[in-house]
Amino acid sequence: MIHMQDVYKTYGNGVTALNGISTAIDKGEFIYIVGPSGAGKSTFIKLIYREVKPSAGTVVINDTDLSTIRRRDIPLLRRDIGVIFQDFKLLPKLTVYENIAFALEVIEETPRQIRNLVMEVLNLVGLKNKARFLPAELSGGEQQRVSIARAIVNKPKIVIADEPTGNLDPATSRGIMRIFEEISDRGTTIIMATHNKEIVNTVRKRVIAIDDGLIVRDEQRGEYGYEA
Ligand SMILES: Nc1ncnc2c1ncn2[C@@H]1O[C@H](COP(=O)(O)OP(=O)(O)OP(=O)(O)O)[C@@H](O)[C@H]1O
Repeated sequence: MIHMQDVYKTYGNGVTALNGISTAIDKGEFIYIVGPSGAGKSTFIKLIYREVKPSAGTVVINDTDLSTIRRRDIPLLRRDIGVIFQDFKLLPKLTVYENIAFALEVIEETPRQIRNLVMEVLNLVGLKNKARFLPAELSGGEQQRVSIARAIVNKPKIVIADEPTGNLDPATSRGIMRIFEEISDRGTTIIMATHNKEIVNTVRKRVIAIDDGLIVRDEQRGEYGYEA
């Protein structure tokens, strides 16, 4: 479902973030991307939803070649990809419900479908009773659960998370991981960049380690392998 072949990324300032990466990720896999700060993890993640364009090489997502994708086709690609960030990126003036519904309204669902889908994901992340709250009225863990709900409400085939537990304490992080596991159990492909050694070493999954722009390790049920 995701293929990268000899992918390089050099940013405008001359920094080379990825130095020839090849990998394949199948439908339904759950993958951690680990590595030191500045190794290229976020760049790897951003290639998948075409936030950055490769300087060379090919990135193919669900049979779409991102090197040649037309600009107007990028929104279509992104409908199949839910993205979750460390800092949640919720809209502060919208309620929990509205933050999630907003993601659906752009694809023109009916009001009844919107209500059903939003309540379904709020139920999954355990926040049905906070639908009318504003983001600022929630804890960090709750805000992250809203951002997960928003990312999955369109039932994307791929969920990408860049350091989703980076701002959360260990107990809250474990709760967030249980939600990711539920999403994974439904067959969704999950790719998560993380510095969370405890989680990688306890909730065992495939680990792709990136160092200095290269894949230096790729193991099923792998370990974190760095000092956190
Ligand atoms: N937009 C950008 N413009 C220029 N250089 C960038 C840009 N984004 C990242 N870089 C550089 O590319 C390299 C890889 O960055 P990247 O964010 O992919 O690393 P990372 O592994 O995600 O790091 P961290 O764990 O600290 O988030 C770094 O040297 C960084 O400074």
